[in-house]
Amino acid sequence: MGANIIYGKELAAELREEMKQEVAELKTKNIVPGLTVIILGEDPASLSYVRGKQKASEKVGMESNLIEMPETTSEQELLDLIAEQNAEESVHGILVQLPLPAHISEQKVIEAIDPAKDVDGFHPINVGRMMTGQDTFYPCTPYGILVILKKAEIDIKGKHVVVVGRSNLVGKPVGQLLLNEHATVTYCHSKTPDLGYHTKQADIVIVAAGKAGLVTGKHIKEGAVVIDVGVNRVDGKLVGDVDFDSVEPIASHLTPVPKGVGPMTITMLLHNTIKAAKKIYNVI
Ligand SMILES: Nc1nc2c(c(=O)[nH]1)N[C@@H](CN(C=O)c1ccc(C(=O)N[C@@H](CCC(=O)O)C(=O)O)cc1)CN2
Repeated sequence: MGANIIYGKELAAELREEMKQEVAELKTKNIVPGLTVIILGEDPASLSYVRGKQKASEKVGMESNLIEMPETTSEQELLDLIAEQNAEESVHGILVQLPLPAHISEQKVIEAIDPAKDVDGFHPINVGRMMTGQDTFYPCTPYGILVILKKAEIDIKGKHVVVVGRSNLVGKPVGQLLLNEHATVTYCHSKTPDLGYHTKQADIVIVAAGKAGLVTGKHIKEGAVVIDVGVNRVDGKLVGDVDFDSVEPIASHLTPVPKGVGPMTITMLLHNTIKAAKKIYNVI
């Protein structure tokens, strides 16, 4: 029969409509959620993501401030800019687009952001809160995956989730969020021998490895849910880490690339920014 294709893009549009209403209500209380996005350099994909973030935040009625800096910006200049934004009252969320140029320590930059404004959920305080099951800012892509699974009414509790990939941005936090939902979580990565041995046992497979077509039909159990987080350009075409054509007849649910998980990343950033503003004004 073939998999149910889950379009995160449609869910993202629905959620953004709801956020528009929420921002309008906050405005009646003189609260305007404000987001600062900082980017260094001119990588075309990163520029397109940050412009997408700015456009999406303005569309829901938030204040948005995009700061574009040269690739040669020093670490200290960036840390000073973050300190200014930490102190700026109208700014409730701060995000530094990753990856950063090699001469800058990403960890130092992440730790410079006020945890109360860390709408990416990357600060160790927020990561620690997530790990201990507390309410906090969750990283946007993993959070988007959790929302996709919940909206599609996919059971998580007691299910075996195999995460392929162990990045701080996606792999590690998505496993943690699903563990918090009582899943049994296995992590696989580039040094895992026999990837298929593990993925074949999974009820839910989340692939965030950055390798086009890594997971194929032969890696998947009949009826499994497959979430593709890959964003790879092959011959100018955007493709995921999952070989769609061979997985689609086997999986029960499958997210496509594009229009699957990707659009939820920016949507959850908007959610986190609204949450940050509400927390600062104590309206949560
Ligand atoms: N500070 C951060 N940096 C990065 C993050 C992040 O969450 N915070 N994530 C990624 C990139 N990213 C957002 O920044 C992102 C990636 C993909 C999409 C998306 O909507 N993808 C579309 C396709 C877009 C295209 O055509 O290229 C899709 O999958 O349909 C949004 C945001 C790294 N850096």
